[in-house]
Amino acid sequence: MTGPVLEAIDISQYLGDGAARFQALDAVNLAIAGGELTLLMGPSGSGKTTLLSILGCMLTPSSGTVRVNGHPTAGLEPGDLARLRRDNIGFVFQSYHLFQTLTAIDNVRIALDIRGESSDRSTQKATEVLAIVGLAHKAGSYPRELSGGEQQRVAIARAIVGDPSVLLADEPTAALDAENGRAVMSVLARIARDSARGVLVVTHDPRISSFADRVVHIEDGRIISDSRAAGSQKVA
Ligand SMILES: Nc1ncnc2c1ncn2[C@@H]1O[C@H](COP(=O)(O)OP(=O)(O)OP(=O)(O)O)[C@@H](O)[C@H]1O
Repeated sequence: MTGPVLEAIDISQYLGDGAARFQALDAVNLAIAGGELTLLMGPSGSGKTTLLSILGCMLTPSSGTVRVNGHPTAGLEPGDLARLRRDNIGFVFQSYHLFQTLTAIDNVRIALDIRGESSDRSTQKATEVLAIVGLAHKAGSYPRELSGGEQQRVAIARAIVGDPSVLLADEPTAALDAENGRAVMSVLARIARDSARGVLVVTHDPRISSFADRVVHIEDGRIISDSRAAGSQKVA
């Protein structure tokens, strides 16, 4: 059995200075396994985004260790940290951050073009991941021609086209209606199960907990529960 794809070990985080100094995370331990969709839930201000930023190597913790595919991040030069992040971690945000002037396939391809992949290879891989998110037939559509849920699925395709071992999603369904939210969660759950990737989704949305293999609750910067979903929803 392989180890976790992403680990937070004894992470504490202080934000702000002086009288505004605030402990956002308090000795948090979380290991994300490949092949699973984990939900991170908790009230506003509980530390979810702070933890996601630390796991995504975008924020350096005040103390503790992050391991990406077993590699500790502490002490890495910025360039090495950026490479580790780029090669291992995909990001999905609440707003899709698509280029409005590019088609769906070009929005996906761009993630490979900037890594220097050949044009043919980029097109082939982008076509494959658009099929995974169920949008092969929309490859030539511009974002304005797509629903919010379809745009989010293009953003997911872009996040996985570089074949990361873990996908981090911050409130990916917050801007979507129930049906589109379910379609996005179904795609994320399938990506976790079919590809042995770890998927971590930060959400407020209790409607989507049925898609999870595991639900972690955080409050006041501490993990207060961590449970396996008994009957997580089957994905198409
Ligand atoms: N720069 C900062 N200085 C001081 N406190 C901060 C700073 N940034 C965030 N915080 C505080 O840290 C806490 C955790 O914030 P975080 O954004 O991680 O919470 P969250 O659970 O993601 O909230 P939400 O669900 O509202 O997005 C909050 O109480 C927030 O006010």
